Amino acid sequence: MFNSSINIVKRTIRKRPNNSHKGTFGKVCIIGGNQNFGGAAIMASKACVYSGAGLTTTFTDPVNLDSLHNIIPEAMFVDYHDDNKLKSMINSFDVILIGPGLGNDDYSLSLVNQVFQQINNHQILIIDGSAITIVANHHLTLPDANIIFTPHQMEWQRLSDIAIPDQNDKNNQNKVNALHSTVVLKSHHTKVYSNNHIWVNPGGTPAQATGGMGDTLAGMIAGFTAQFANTEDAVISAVFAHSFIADKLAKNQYVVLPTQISDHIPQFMKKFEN
Ligand SMILES: NC(=O)C1=CN([C@@H]2O[C@H](COP(=O)(O)OP(=O)(O)OC[C@H]3O[C@@H](n4cnc5c(N)ncnc54)[C@H](O)[C@@H]3O)[C@@H](O)[C@H]2O)[C@@H](O)CC1
Ligand SMILES: Nc1ncnc2c1ncn2[C@@H]1O[C@H](COP(=O)(O)OP(=O)(O)O)[C@@H](O)[C@H]1O
Ligand SMILES: [Mg+2]
Repeated sequence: MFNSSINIVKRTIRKRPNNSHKGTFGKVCIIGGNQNFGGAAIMASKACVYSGAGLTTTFTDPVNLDSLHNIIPEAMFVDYHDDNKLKSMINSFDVILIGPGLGNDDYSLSLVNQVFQQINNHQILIIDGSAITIVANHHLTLPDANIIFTPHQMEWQRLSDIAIPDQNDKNNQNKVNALHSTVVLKSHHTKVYSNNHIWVNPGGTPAQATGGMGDTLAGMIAGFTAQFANTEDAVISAVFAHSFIADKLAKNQYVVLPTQISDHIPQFMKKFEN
C-alpha cells in the first residue's frame, strides 16, 4: 500500500514547467471562518498556498482579515457578506472549498445555497466541516459539479445516516455511489472512496489528533486538485502528504500542529516531484 501510494504521488506532482505563471497552477476560493472559527479558514488557506495553488482567495468574516494576512499574506481576502463579489467571482475559480469554520447558522446556510446555485460542472467543489453538517441537516440537493466531501466519522454519520460502528466499505461505497461524489472519510485510517475504488491511507499518527488538522487537509486537497489534472490522484496525494509529513514530525514530537504540516508541504512536493 505504501509503495503504490508513493507511485500515485510521483505521477501526480509534476515538475513545474519553465514557461509557467501563477495562472498555470489554479485559482482556489476558500469560504469559511465565522467570528469564532476564523482559525479554520486561515489554516485551510495556509495549506492551500503552501501546496502551490497559483491564486488563493479567502471569503471570510472581516474580523479575520488581520490574522489571515499575518499568517498568510499570499492569500487574498473578500468579506463573505459581500453578495455581489461572491456572485461575480464564484465562477472564476477552478476549485471552491466551503466549510472550514463556517458554522451552522442561517448565514452559513445561505452561503452554501448560493454556491450550490451558481457552481458549474467544470468546477471542483470541496465540502468540508460545517458545510457537510449543513448539507446533512437541511437535506440539500447537490449541484452538478465535481464534488469532494471530506467528513470525519461523525460528519459522515450525519451525511450518510450510517452510524459510526456500521461504517464498513460496503455501506460506505453504496452511499458514495448515491452521492456521485468522492468521499475522503477521515479517521485514524483515512479512506478515499470514488467510483467504486477505495484507497486506504497507509500513514497517520495520533499526534495529528488536534483541532485544525482536517481544515489543513481540506486546504491541501484544494491546492492539489487546483494544479493536477487527475483529481482522484490529486486527492489521494494530498491525503498521503498530510499524514506522511505528520508521521515524520511525530518521530520527534508528541503532538504535530496543523500549521507545522503546512510548513513542510513544499519540501514534500520537491522530494516527490517527477
Ligand atoms: N481553530 C478553529 O477555528 C477550528 C475550527 N473548527 C471548525 O469547527 C467546526 C465544527 O467541526 P468539529 O469537527 O469540531 O465538530 P463536529 O460537531 O462536526 O464533530 C466533532 C465531534 O465528532 C466526534 N468524532 C467522532 N469520530 C470522529 C473522528 N474520526 N474525527 C473527529 N471527530 C470525531 C468527536 O467526539 C468530536 O467531538 C468546523 O467548521 C471546523 O472546521 C475545528 O476544525 C477545530 C479548530
Ligand atoms: N489518531 C489519529 N491517527 C491518524 N490521523 C488522525 C488521528 N486523529 C486525527 N487524525 C487526522 O486528523 C484530521 C482531523 O480532521 P477533522 O476532525 O476534520 O479536524 P478539524 O475539523 O479539527 O480540522 C484527519 O485528517 C484525521 O485523519
Ligand atoms: Mg473538520
